[in-house]
Amino acid sequence: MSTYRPVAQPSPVPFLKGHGTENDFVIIPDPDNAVPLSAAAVAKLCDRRAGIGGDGLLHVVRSAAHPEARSMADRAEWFMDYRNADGSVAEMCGNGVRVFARYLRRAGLVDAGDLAVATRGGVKEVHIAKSLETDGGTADPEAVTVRMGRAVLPEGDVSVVVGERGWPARNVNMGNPHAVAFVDDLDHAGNLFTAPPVSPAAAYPDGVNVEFVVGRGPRHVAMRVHERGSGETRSCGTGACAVAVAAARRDGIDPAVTGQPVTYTVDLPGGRLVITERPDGEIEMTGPAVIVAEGLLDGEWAELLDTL
Ligand SMILES: N[C@@H](CCC[C@H](N)C(=O)O)C(=O)O
Repeated sequence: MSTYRPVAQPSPVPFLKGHGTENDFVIIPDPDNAVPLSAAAVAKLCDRRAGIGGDGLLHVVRSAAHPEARSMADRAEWFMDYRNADGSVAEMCGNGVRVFARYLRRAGLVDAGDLAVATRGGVKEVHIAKSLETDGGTADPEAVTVRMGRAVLPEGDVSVVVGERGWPARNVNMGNPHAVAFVDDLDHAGNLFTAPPVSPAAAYPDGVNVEFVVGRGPRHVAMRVHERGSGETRSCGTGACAVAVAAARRDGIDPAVTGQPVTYTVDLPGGRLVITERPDGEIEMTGPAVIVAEGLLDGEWAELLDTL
């Protein structure tokens, strides 16, 4: 008589999908850092046809459970282990950290109001708007604000090329690297299917996010972005901050000199972000952060993550 032995099935892995100004993310809640997420697994999950689809992935881990975040655990309980769509790791994601905070709130893991999130770019202070009633009747209930830290503007000329055209660009580091080029028309950036070459390459040893900007009015700009590791996206929070700082300097405004904060409105294909730079250099970004779906990766996928 044959003995039936059930084959152990891998447990389904929970996921969510969210976006901030249409910069969209797969979210994998994994407090104990137990889900194997190789670069290949992340790329498969972010694939828009064969996977869930996203510009990147937010791996939600307790800081104490992640070797890269343990040193921040006393200041921030949760670590945003951010990955680009191609599986590469990035220091920081401005829209991602706002969506990350929205997830924590929705899951009941934090209260609305202020919280700290650990990232590879350091601990970021985030403010989740409370309801319209409790936030003085003025807050957008979808809005999340993040203190992004200070921009670093490395010396040296850089330039960006698309087809026959080239532009001087501003090198701005927001924890991750950016090249900001002011153009006459956002269509001049072309289709952005591939990364626009930036030179000198030595200015960006780890690759670069490239922003194209046009003026829309006083302290108001519009931009497109090609993201390192993700391609053209409909929004980039760190990119919008880099653009706001580059635009302010181009307009002759430096809050460290004037002693006054300056606010820029940045329009992106996926929505609007509002960026304030303070006299101490601290940059604050506000915009919507939304969770749109949640589900389970089925058993085969869960098994696949182990093998990739
Ligand atoms: N979309 C993000 C930036 C994500 C990281 C970037 N692609 C990089 O590699 O630096 C944002 O909202 O900031």
